[in-house]
Amino acid sequence: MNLILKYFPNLTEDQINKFEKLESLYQDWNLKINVVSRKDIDELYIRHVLHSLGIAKVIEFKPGSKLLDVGTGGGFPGIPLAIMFPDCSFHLVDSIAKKLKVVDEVVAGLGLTNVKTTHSRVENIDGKYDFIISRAVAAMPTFVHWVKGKIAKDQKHELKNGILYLKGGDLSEELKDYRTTTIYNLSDYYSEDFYETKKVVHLPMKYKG
Ligand SMILES: C[S@@+](CC[C@H](N)C(=O)[O-])C[C@H]1O[C@@H](n2cnc3c(N)ncnc32)[C@H](O)[C@@H]1O
Repeated sequence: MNLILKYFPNLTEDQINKFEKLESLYQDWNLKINVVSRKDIDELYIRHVLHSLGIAKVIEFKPGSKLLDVGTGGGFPGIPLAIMFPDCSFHLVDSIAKKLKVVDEVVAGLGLTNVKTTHSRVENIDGKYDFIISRAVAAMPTFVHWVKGKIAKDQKHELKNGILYLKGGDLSEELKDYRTTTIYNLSDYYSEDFYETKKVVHLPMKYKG
């Protein structure tokens, strides 16, 4: 928890309580339904919570923003970001039902009222969102194809609406067709070795009515 406060020192008491409670909720649920590997559960804050919050380092979502977390798995990056931005609404989607069972239990355990979950492939989700957030789900061309019709008209973020994707490694080949992309190195924000190669890819996308 100190790790979260090191990088986000202005959390409210409610946010601190929720981030603290996360660990025991995941530890308990992970014994019943394995959604996070053993090593990762021991390093939950570094590998999952802080990583998810990397998106909060590069953009501040305005109150009222709608976000879609595609392939949320055990709830990343959606749950940490829902704690960080309590005035935004988060829709967490995954094609595997048992993972969402854990997400639902964690959401209930934390009393998060700004999160809903849907068991579905994202291709079958309707609706418009200010941002699509995601980590480790598909190669960028496939991902863009899935979500390009789901971006809302930008009224709050000065044309930044679009995709925020957490990825590692060399992305030059995969992103060569997306000229408007900005890549943020998380090593510029976090000093832990884990973040040496980790990045946030921001791909603004135009609203399609
Ligand atoms: C490697 S896991 C990543 C989970 C989580 N985002 C994380 O970083 O911990 C990929 C997840 O994407 C989900 N997924 C893959 N394709 C999907 C699709 N078309 N629609 C919804 N979920 C999908 C899988 O079920 C899986 O839970």
